Amino acid sequence: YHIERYFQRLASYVYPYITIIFNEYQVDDFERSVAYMAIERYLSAHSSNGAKRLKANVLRDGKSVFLSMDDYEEVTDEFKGIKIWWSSSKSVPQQNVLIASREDDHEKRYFKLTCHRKDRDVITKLYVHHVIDEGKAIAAKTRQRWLFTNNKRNSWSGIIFEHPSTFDTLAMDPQKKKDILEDIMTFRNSKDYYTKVGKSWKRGYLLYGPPGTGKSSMIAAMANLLEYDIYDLELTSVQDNTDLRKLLIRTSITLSGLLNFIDGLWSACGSERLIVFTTNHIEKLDPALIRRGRMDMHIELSYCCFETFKILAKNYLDLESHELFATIGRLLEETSMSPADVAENLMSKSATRNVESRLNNLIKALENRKKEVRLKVEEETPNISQQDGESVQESDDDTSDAESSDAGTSDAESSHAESSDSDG
Ligand SMILES: Nc1ncnc2c1ncn2[C@@H]1O[C@H](COP(=O)(O)OP(=O)(O)OP(=O)(O)O)[C@@H](O)[C@H]1O
Repeated sequence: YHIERYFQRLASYVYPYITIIFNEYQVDDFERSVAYMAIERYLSAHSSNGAKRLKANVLRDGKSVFLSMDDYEEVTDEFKGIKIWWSSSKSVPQQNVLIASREDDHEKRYFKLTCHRKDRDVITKLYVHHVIDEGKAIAAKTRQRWLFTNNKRNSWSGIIFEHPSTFDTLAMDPQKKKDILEDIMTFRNSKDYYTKVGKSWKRGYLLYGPPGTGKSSMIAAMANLLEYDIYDLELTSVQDNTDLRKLLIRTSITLSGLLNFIDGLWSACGSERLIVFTTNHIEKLDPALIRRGRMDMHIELSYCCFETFKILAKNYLDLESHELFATIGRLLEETSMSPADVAENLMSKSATRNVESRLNNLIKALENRKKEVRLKVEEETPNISQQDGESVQESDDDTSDAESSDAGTSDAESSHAESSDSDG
């Protein structure tokens, strides 16, 4: 025993290093090891540039590539002042083995970490976790994301999700936006807290507001921020769900059927999920459906106000101020227009139109909208029309030089309303 200890001590004196092997495949596992893939990404981002021979890994979408070190390359890393050596190797199958086991019949790649024996604790307790967490985060950032929708056969079909909406491009009250962002970031960083209090790591938002106010854009912005996939479940098309089908045949979806369904949705989710419900008609929803616990935050997206307009002007015209802003601000207070329709009016239909003509386009659309609403009210209440005849005339004069440019807007609005005026 003493002699053995003596040789061990001598060996560690001569070679004071330890090595840790991370295999690409665990024994009996057909999936690549999560740790191996994370290390590959980590080294690719941090140290692989130092390698002489690199390997190109083309991602599933075929558009992006990341470089990792080739077999038998070696790179170094540093953590809290400690030096770490990484090498990539593979063990080649033995040709003379006649009956090979699964583990022996193909090349096995692995990463080898080498560090000084005295740093063992820091490396095993901190560094390895740091590498794997960071590698996973890098992979999540570059992975292709998906938008799934439920189809008639009650299964999911997916397309690649690429939506440009972000919280920067989202036009809404800045304070409200800040509150939502804070809530999402708190949720994102609260995994340990949710585990500690024994709650599942999920959060529910209810987005409500008229068509074209940015509900879908906000969901896309959330998914982009959190790097999530989206599962878009149209409740009106879940007839294939056995429970719901029964309810649907008898009546429309009953409240209790919907509640069961939503609760089922919550409990079916494993971890880290945001569930977002959208509706154009919050007033038609039963309070039980939207009580806290099912939906943690209620977010109203409303017609375009001046603050919202300023964000759209920045997005679409790259404009922070203009003398016509004051007129637009006043008109937005006097009439309602969705951000979708404001955006539509700001977008140039011909590339030659300058900023001023686009702003004027919007002003005319807003004036026409105001006039339409006024005429509608007057039609419904003839007395007001008689009393107010003079001022109506005035208003007509005001807009008499308006081009017919609002026609497109009205069409856009009515088609938008027709196509999307349904509860999500
Ligand atoms: N708040 C907003 N900020 C930025 N863009 C917006 C906003 N609202 C609408 N838009 C623009 O209008 C388009 C339509 O809006 P969006 O689909 O997000 O509205 P919605 O509220 O989901 O409508 P619906 O109730 O009809 O589903 C978006 O693609 C975007 O270009």
